[in-house]
Amino acid sequence: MTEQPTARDPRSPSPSEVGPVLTVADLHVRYGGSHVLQGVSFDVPATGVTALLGRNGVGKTTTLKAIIGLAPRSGRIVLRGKEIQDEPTPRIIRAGIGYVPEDREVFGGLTVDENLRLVDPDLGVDAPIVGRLFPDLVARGKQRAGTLSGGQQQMVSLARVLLRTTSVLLVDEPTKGLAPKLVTEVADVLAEVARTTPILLVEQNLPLVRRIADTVVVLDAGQVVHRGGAAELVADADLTRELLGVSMRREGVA
Ligand SMILES: Nc1ncnc2c1ncn2[C@@H]1O[C@H](COP(=O)(O)OP(=O)(O)OP(=O)(O)O)[C@@H](O)[C@H]1O
Repeated sequence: MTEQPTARDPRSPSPSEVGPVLTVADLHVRYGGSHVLQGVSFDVPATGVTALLGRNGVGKTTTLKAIIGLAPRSGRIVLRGKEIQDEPTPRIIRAGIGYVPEDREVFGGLTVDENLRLVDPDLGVDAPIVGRLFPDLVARGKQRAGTLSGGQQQMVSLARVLLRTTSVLLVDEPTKGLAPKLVTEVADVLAEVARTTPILLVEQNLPLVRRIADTVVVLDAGQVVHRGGAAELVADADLTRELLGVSMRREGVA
């Protein structure tokens, strides 16, 4: 007898009943005399995209770096119920946090395939997830990564992280400096990735946030000043101006 698709098993928890994949509690970062994060606390839900927003220089990148141990910090960081704040960065990454930094950090002298084989020596561009999400990279497997466009390098950086099994992805301004068409492509990939892996996304492009983010966390003056739904925030021009100093940007995603 073939199994019919059924409604959700009533014994299994709904997404809203599942705890957060990541909890940041009372996070402080000091650079010399500058107290950049002053007790930042928020949860990243186990599904979808959480956008981390705030004005320039408010500490968004620092928050991501602090989570993976690349900024000097105190506070509690809990990944799937396990405290990780005392672990060194390689262990935090092995524990399941993927990090895509703002500057992409591809190896320009290596081919696309070689960049991916640094993580998956057996498959590189032949890995199924690369074929599914990044068909253009498969076609460009032999091209040196340094000759790719910014958007294509972003794809290499994302693909490299996705070759590892991750519980949550931290992605820092993936569309910065990209042409609108490439912004749309990167947004499509992130939306697809978020179907299976929760993402904490630093992003300044509000149309993109509205399109792919479910929840938002807004930083100001070293603290979280707003948490809520992404659509609600972006729809509220007064609130976005008050919190971010801007309302909806012109350069958008289709
Ligand atoms: N390594 C460092 N040493 C000293 N100060 C730093 C260092 N890294 C960041 N800062 C400072 O910490 C503050 C927060 O920087 P951060 O890059 O986290 O902000 P951001 O919100 O990501 O900014 P943007 O939106 O402009 O990218 C800034 O004032 C920055 O100058």
